Amino acid sequence: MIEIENITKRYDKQTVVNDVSMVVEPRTIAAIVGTSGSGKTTLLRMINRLVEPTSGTIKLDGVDNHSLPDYELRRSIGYAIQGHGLFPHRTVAQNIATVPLLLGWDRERIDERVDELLKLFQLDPADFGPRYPHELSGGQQQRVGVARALAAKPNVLLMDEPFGALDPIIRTKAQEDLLAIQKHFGTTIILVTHDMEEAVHLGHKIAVMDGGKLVQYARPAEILAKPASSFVETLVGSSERPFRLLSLGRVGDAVEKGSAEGEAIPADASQRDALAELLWTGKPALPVKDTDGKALGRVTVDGLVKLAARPA
Ligand SMILES: Nc1ncnc2c1ncn2[C@@H]1O[C@H](COP(=O)(O)OP(=O)(O)OP(=O)(O)O)[C@@H](O)[C@H]1O
Repeated sequence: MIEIENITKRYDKQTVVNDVSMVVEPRTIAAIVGTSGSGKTTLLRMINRLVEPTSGTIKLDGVDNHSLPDYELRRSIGYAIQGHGLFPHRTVAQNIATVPLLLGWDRERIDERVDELLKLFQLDPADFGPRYPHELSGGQQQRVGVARALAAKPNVLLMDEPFGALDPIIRTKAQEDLLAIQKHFGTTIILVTHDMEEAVHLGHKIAVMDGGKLVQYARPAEILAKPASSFVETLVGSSERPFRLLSLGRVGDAVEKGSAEGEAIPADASQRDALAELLWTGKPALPVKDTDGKALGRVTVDGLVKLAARPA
């Protein structure tokens, strides 16, 4: 759990983070969004003390982050940034092993961990472990950056625009990887992003920053349905709202009784994807199947349109 209490950062007369309080529950992802210069990175960096606050406290699992030396704190918190920051003269395996080595893990445990993480990120350890960062694609470097941040099994992972430089297809893949890994390890994650789509997709909660202030902190559905101010409404993008709402729901929750012709949609697909498929095929309904291929019923355009409307 991360508890941020009345945290403020001032540079001379400029207040860049202004009395922010928020709690990130264990094993959840909080996405921080906001305009450029709104204080997102500064807030994130006060958690691992790359930036010292002017006032306020931050507790990690109940412990004040000033109760131990900053280098020790940083070894216990994963940190992944845009551009991944890999050491160019160290191999992929050596990069991932950085923090476990500092923590004094034995060789065997480190090798096991490196292999485990590379496999988890779908990089063959024998092939990729000995390579240098410049021998990888941007997307692969990105995955190694996140693997390195996770190497010492941190309870907390801070991510600053980690997928910013990736093309849309690789970005989607990296997001799915992150969700899978977050479930697997139960890591608590704070993710800074410019991309509202990404925030809605990944965040259990979304924190909206404006001019150093936290203007709303709520679940994605609530941010979409009840933006706290016109600023949040603009950020959410009013023309995108119904589609973003649908992207939060699964087809399994929109199943209706009855049958339909055509290729079945999996129950775990998003409602947004189902609507896209319905519109594209020009059909009013399509069958829905579960992961075992069992027929569950159908999903209809009319049903989805109702779900995309502003919640009461
Ligand atoms: N070391 C510093 N000294 C003085 N001002 C700083 C310093 N670091 C950040 N700032 C200022 O603090 C404000 C917030 O910066 P920050 O990087 O936290 O914003 P951000 O929301 O992450 O922006 P972006 O989305 O553009 O990365 C900016 O106006 C920035 O110029």
